[in-house]
Order: sequence, then structure tokens, then C-alpha cells
Amino acid sequence: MYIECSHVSKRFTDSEKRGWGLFQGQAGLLDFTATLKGGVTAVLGPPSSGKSTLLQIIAAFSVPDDGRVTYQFADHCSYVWSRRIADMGDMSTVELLQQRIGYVPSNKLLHPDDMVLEDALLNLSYYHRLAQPKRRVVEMITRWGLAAYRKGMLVELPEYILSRYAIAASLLGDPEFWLLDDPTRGLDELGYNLFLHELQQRREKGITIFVTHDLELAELADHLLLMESGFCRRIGERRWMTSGVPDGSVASWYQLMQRFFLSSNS
Ligand SMILES: Nc1ncnc2c1ncn2[C@@H]1O[C@H](COP(=O)(O)OP(=O)(O)OP(=O)(O)O)[C@@H](O)[C@H]1O
Repeated sequence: MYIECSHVSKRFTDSEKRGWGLFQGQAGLLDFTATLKGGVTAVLGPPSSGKSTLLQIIAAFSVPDDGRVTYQFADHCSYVWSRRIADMGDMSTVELLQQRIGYVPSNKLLHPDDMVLEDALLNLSYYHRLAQPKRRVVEMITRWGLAAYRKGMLVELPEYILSRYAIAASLLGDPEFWLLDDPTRGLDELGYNLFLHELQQRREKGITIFVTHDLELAELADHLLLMESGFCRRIGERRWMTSGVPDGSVASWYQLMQRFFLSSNS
């Protein structure tokens, strides 16, 4: 089981760049090559280093300009995602892939926000062709503490509920690959604790990749992936990578890496 990114690049067109302020004109990903293995990987890096772009591409919600992503699932089923596959227009294969991936985007919503929470989850469970869609929806609503909001419109939900909803929605199909972009942003204490519990459960199951700015949260990861200007600067086991700093913490290691890159770029 693995996800292999091979020479993946993504640039944004001039029209897409408009309105992105300070970071206009930068590529999202530049010749990104890395293999992600089973367990939990934390994706770290400074603002605009390409973390969200990477997750969008791996989730097959954005098309790479160049390179390819190869997915090998535990049942030996494999998929490839690339510009060529997208251009072939066979969306059924892409849908099959997307159905096997749980994804929490940074804006928390993959689907229209003018829906009632319970209906949105039901729609998703039909999309995932779940055997007992209603039962699964009730289970997720209960597990993620959403019962009081199940008849609420997504657009009107408080941020902490929307954040819990997004995580619950990503887990509906019990995905083998779970991708989360800054999942704890906006979560309340209950949501945060539920997320930590889920993360521990996932350690032995599939591939979990989460983007975070929270270096304490990254301590829970098995692997670290450090991004810099669209490149993969470091990837490896957390305990080995952080063993070189005196206190062995991700925060100290991250600071050291930033100093190292600043001095090598100056
Ligand atoms: N949809 C888009 N349109 C135009 N430019 C984009 C788009 N998405 C990303 N970019 C650009 O790609 C680069 C990488 O952005 P990305 O959001 O992937 O970085 P990030 O590491 O997730 O940043 P942050 O930590 O601030 O969320 C940035 O320069 C950004 O301006």
C-alpha cells in the first residue's frame, strides 16, 4: 500500500493567480517526488509552500500539469492520476479513485453548502454506494456529536460544527486513504479530542496524510513531510528525523530546518 508522487508539477494560470496577493505567480508544486507509506504522515512547511496543492492533487480534486500519482491499495488495486488520465475524460475511473479516498479540504466543503447536514451526508453515502446508507449516516452523526445540527443548513453552521461535519463526511466511506488539510482549524475541544481518537485508530490502518501548522499535533505522526517552495525537502520517519535535535521535538527540528534553508538560500 502506498501513494507515489512522481515529478508532479502544478502551475496556476494568470487568471487563477489573480487575487492571491503576496504569493501571486508562484507554482503550487515543482517536480514533487515522494512516496507516502502506511501510517500517519504530517505535511509541514511555510505558507504557500504547496501543502494544500499537494493534497488536492493526491485527492484527485486537482489535475497535475506534469508527473503522475500512483495509488496502490491493500487489495492490490492500483490507479494512476495524471494530466493524460484527466484529458482522456474517463471520469468513472477518477470517481472510483475518489470514492476510495477520504478528503477534508481546507475550506471544509467539497459539495454545495446550501444543503441540510443530514441530507448532505446521505447524498455522500449514496455516492459511496454504501450498503446501509441511512444507518451509516446516523452512526456518523452520533459519533461526531452532530445530532443537534442534523437539520441545519451547512452554510449556516458554526465553524466548529462544519469542521466536525467535514471530518465525519470524509470518513463515511471508511476510506483506506485519508487526507486532511488543516483539519483542526476551527475545531472545538470535543471535535479536537474526537479527531485525536480517530487519528490513533487510523495508525494501523491505511494511509493518513494531514497538513498542519500545529507542530505539537505533528508529534503524533509516524512520518514527516517537509515542503518548501513546491518541493519535497525532507520525508521520513518522525523519530529518526527529529533524533538529531537536542530535545527530539518536531518544533525544534522544524526551526532548525527553516534556519538551514534560510542560510542555504541567502
Ligand atoms: N487555486 C489557486 N489559484 C491560484 N494560485 C494558487 C491556487 N492554489 C494555490 N495557489 C498558489 O500556489 C502556491 C502554493 O499554495 P498552497 O495553498 O498549496 O500552499 P500552502 O503551503 O498550503 O499554504 P498555506 O500554509 O498558507 O495554506 C501559492 O503561491 C498559491 O498562491
